Amino acid sequence: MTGLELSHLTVRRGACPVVDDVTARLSPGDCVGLVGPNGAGKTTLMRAALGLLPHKGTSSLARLPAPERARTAAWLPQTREIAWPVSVETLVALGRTPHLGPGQRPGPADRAAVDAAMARLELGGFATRCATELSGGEQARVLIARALAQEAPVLMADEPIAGLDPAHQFTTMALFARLAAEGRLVMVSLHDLGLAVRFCTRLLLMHRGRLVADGPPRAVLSEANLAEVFGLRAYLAETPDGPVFQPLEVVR
Ligand SMILES: Nc1ncnc2c1ncn2[C@@H]1O[C@H](COP(=O)(O)OP(=O)(O)OP(=O)(O)O)[C@@H](O)[C@H]1O
Repeated sequence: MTGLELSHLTVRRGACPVVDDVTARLSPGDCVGLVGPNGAGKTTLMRAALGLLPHKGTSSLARLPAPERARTAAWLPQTREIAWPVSVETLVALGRTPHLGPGQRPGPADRAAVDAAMARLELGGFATRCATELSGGEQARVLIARALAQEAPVLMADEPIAGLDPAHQFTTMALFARLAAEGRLVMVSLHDLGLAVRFCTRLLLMHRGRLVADGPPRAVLSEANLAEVFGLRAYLAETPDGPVFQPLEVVR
């Protein structure tokens, strides 16, 4: 089973470390929420972990040869750019590229993976629509489907629910939690701490490039961490409907 091991991962921009000596071992089955204020280093950490940025220290993913890495990790970047006016189905099928040899055409297994990914994102009715003509939130769901079609054991997503309507934010996080429960490692950065505490099995809290807390969501979102890192006082309680989180005031 594939996890992710980061050891003393450090990324410098000029003299300044924007990811500073991060060590963590993430396992299959974990739905890891990467949280922290704007500029904390979340995107930089994920890109370095994927081997997309020069770094010091090590990442087990970054060390893989590129073709193997593409079959191991699916990456949903924050910028959702769809470059060509292709159909939704065609775009989602691009997720199968790492599984195809040179010149090889997609087969029944590829077709099944594409159909399953589209069904999971409720995109059945969009198959023949032009991807560039969809709304921003619809495009986000198409790109998530492309990542799922890749059927990689590791899924890393940078703010995948930003810009989605509340119901789709909820269903997308529920889907990520299910994918993790099925045995994948899911790592997702997000600013919605309510959805993070509800759906993530573990939170990594970043502040000024450093990993300042790592553990169960309720423990990481302690009163002290919320005040120190986010400058917030918040209501966080277990209810019969699950955990509920609501910021109450800014305390800095
Ligand atoms: N190409 C770059 N050159 C210089 N500094 C950069 C570059 N990219 C990011 N940074 C800086 O690195 C720091 C971390 O940025 P990063 O995008 O990783 O933060 P983040 O936690 O993902 O933030 P957000 O929640 O706003 O997306 C920020 O201070 C940012 O300004």
